[in-house]
Amino acid sequence: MKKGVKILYELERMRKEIDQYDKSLVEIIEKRLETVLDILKYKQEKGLPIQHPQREHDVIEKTTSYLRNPEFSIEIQELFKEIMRLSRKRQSQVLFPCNIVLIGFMGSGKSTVGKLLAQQLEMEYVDMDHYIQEKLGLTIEQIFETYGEEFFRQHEKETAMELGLLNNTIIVCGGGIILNNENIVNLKRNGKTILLNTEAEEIYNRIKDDKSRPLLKDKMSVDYIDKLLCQRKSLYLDAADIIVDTHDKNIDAICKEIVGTLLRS
Ligand SMILES: Nc1ncnc2c1ncn2[C@@H]1O[C@H](COP(=O)(O)OP(=O)(O)OP(=O)(O)O)[C@@H](O)[C@H]1O
Ligand SMILES: O=C(O)C1=C[C@@H](O)[C@@H](O)[C@H](O)C1
Ligand SMILES: [Mg+2]
Repeated sequence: MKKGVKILYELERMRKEIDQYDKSLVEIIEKRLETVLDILKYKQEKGLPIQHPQREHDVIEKTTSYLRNPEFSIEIQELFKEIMRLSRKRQSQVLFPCNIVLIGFMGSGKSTVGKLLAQQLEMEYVDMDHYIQEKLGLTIEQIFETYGEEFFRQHEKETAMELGLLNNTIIVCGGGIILNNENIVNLKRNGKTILLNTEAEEIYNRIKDDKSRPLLKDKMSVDYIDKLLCQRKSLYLDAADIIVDTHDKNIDAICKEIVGTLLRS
């Protein structure tokens, strides 16, 4: 046999070997995903917590210890992190097929909570203010300054209509989303609204040094925040499917409360 033909033959043989391993991997991963969904169903029936960060840590340790050649530890760790990320994503698609819509006053923590929730649940994430900023190529401050509040509210309304059509997404709203009930109707079509409830003093302490909110520009004080909050309070409460009090709670505790309440609802 010529040398070139022999090399091709060897390569073909090794590729066939890889194809066999891939086939076995797919069979095993399919079984693993099916079992993940069985566990999810079981946990739901028994009311057990869905997330178990320690378990993920244990799986990485255990799977790495099965290696005969420790040289591949990094690859196994990364592979299992990805497998577990995809399992979490699949679980959240089953648990939260609709959207989780965060509402609340400026500084109530919608963006911060939304990002962590999206990461924990492996859900898509859209921040309405950022979406509008990107679409118009301007900051919220520039939009208010150049075109006025009405123009911003019109874009907010169109965005609520558009994002309301999504699935399995964390939607973080602007603080004024409740000013037009049509926005809430559109967002609730395929979503549960979660109100992050916060008092004026706490809001002030969180955002007093941030100059990016046009409605609070040159008016940053506990009294002014309280006044605006009182004007909007009933709109927030009416729009909320679930209310989470954020007082003295850290972001992780707020995320846990949201997930727990949604699962029981
Ligand atoms: N539960 C909390 N405890 C302590 N700090 C918090 C909490 N939630 C948010 N913060 C802090 O408050 C600030 C404002 O939070 P964030 O930007 O998430 O609010 P927001 O609701 O998205 O506001 P906006 O409507 O203006 O976009 C951030 O610095 C954030 O780290
Ligand atoms: O509460 C509001 O009316 C606003 C809140 C922000 O998220 C931005 O949407 C904008 O600054 C207006
Ligand atoms: Mg925000």
